[in-house]
Amino acid sequence: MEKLEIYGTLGPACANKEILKQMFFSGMNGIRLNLSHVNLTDSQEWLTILHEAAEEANVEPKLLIDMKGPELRIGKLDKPIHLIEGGIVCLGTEIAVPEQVYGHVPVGQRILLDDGKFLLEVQEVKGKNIICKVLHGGELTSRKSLALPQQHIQMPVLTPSDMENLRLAKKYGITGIMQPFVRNAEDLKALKQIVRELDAESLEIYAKIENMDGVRHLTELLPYCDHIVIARGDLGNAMPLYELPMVQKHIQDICHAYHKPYMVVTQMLHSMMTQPTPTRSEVSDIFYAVYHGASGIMLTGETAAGAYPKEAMSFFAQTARSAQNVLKREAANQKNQH
Ligand SMILES: Nc1ncnc2c1ncn2[C@@H]1O[C@H](COP(=O)(O)OP(=O)(O)O)[C@@H](O)[C@H]1O
Ligand SMILES: C=C(OP(=O)(O)O)C(=O)O
Repeated sequence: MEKLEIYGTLGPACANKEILKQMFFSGMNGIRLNLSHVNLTDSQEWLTILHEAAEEANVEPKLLIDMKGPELRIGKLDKPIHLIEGGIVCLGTEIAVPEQVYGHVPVGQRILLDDGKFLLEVQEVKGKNIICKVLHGGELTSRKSLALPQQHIQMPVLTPSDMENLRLAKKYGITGIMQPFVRNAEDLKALKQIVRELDAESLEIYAKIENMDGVRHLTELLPYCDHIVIARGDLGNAMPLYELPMVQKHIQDICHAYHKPYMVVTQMLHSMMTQPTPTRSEVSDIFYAVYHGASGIMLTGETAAGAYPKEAMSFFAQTARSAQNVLKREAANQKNQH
């Protein structure tokens, strides 16, 4: 059995040597840094703590950088904005949005923020003002994802800051790249070309499947990456949510058929953002991801910004181990029968 990769996401909630050490002791053997929120140079202190914690826990972790890539996000907010259901919010002025959004926001267009947690509907566009009605509200914080269902926006594979981060990757001990919104083989060929030019070819490539283009072109893009990531946060925005498990299964089936390692990620212990114990359905999700053959699993907000990063990692790794034990038992039984 291949070694299971168990990742946490580095963020303010766990950027502490003792917490990270506990997470490594629990079974974490990889960490992801989301460069949509920081650059490598800003993260120097966190990475030093991370390397020290890993050494003290005697773990040699994989260290992945998640690029900005072609992902759309709102800008930095000075303070959280409370979006009131039925109220009006102006994108482009109150909340900064990427320039590419203009031209893709007809009246009636739905806009999903923060992996679909918030839902807006465009009422009118006046110059730079995209006036929206809030359908699902709540407390919105900086740099959350923005999705425009049914709209196709051409974006470059990497941003200038991604290139700068890639240039520094080796110096910071990075082992792999998570490339967001991979749409087809061309995206990965372009990424590989840039990686070659920046002398960063030793980095493993994790292709995040986050929209239906990526799902449709999966078999053709497999040869150009080392791992597939079923990035359910954004992927869930691309379909009615009840179809997400079916699409996850479809991706898994293709990865199994082509012997491509794949990771299952996002909201695996979402309730532990605020609670010290998970729900029954969350532990089942983790168990079956591992039992069905995932090569890796990853916590995102739970360790980056949640209230219980240590406890979340402990539940995560223990549940994964219980699935691995069943797999070992089944393999041993099968061997005995032959
Ligand atoms: N390096 C970081 N610095 C500050 N905040 C971070 C960092 N990484 C993650 N976060 C916070 O944790 C949240 C969840 O992390 P993640 O799942 O990686 O982000 P997102 O859902 O925005 O893609 C982020 O939205 C952000 O508020
Ligand atoms: C992990 C994911 O990516 P991000 O954190 O960039 O939304 C996801 O969409 O599932």
